[in-house]
Amino acid sequence: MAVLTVEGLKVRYSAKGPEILKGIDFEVQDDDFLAIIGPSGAGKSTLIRCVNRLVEPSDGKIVLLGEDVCALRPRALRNLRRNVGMIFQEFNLINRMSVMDNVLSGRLGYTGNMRSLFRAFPQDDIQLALYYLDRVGLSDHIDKRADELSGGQRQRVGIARALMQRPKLLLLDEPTSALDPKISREVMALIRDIALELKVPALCNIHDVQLAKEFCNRIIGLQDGYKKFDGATEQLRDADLDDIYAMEVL
Ligand SMILES: Nc1ncnc2c1ncn2[C@@H]1O[C@H](COP(=O)(O)OP(=O)(O)OP(=O)(O)O)[C@@H](O)[C@H]1O
Repeated sequence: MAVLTVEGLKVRYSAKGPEILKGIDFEVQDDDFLAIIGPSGAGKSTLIRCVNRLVEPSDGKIVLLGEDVCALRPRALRNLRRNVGMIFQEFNLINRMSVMDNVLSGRLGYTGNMRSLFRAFPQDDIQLALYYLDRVGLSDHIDKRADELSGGQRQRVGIARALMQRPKLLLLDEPTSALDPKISREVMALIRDIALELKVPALCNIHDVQLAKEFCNRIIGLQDGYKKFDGATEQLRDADLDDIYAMEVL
């Protein structure tokens, strides 16, 4: 079943600026771990950010969990965003706060005065945070400040925080590009395994083709705002990659 359907998606960041996405169609099924690959500037991050309207589309239709995303009014959009867990390249943690508090902040969605609320989390949320901290391998670090952790550990906090939303879709925006190759692999394996356990589909912007092929079941290739490939990972041939990356200037 499709969790997300995107049709004819176009984006311009300003009225007179260039068209960044030029009519993209695709679906995310409920068991997909779908990679978006393509050269720098192809529009991968823009595409991910349109799904929950962090970037406003200029044309096209996005249906997420049965809702027409572009038609939603602010309150309904906030509610929908709570169903979408995001994991970012730079982790987006609050450095001065503890690991536990960073994870609990996942319950707050996108608004709210975190400091004043920290002591008011229901016991269920605290139990859930402890569970996910254990699941991502950080049980021994819950009281540390976020900035005392390594990059890989920080991304594990980011994963646990996203899971606290009990998401129905995960959006991953270059989740490993700040990490070394070995840790990148561990983090991708962790995200894939948890997504499978929780039966949450994921849409992942990733420039490392090798990682995409290793961990994702489907791949979309973008080039200069156009979709060049959309298929099962095992269907991706070297010729497709040559096509997707044909315009990359090294
Ligand atoms: N906020 C913005 N305002 C104006 N232009 C933007 C903005 N964000 C991105 N762009 C432009 O949109 C194009 C696509 O950027 P985007 O970050 O989506 O590509 P990408 O494929 O994710 O690239 P990379 O792999 O380098 O992160 C680029 O030309 C970029 O300069």
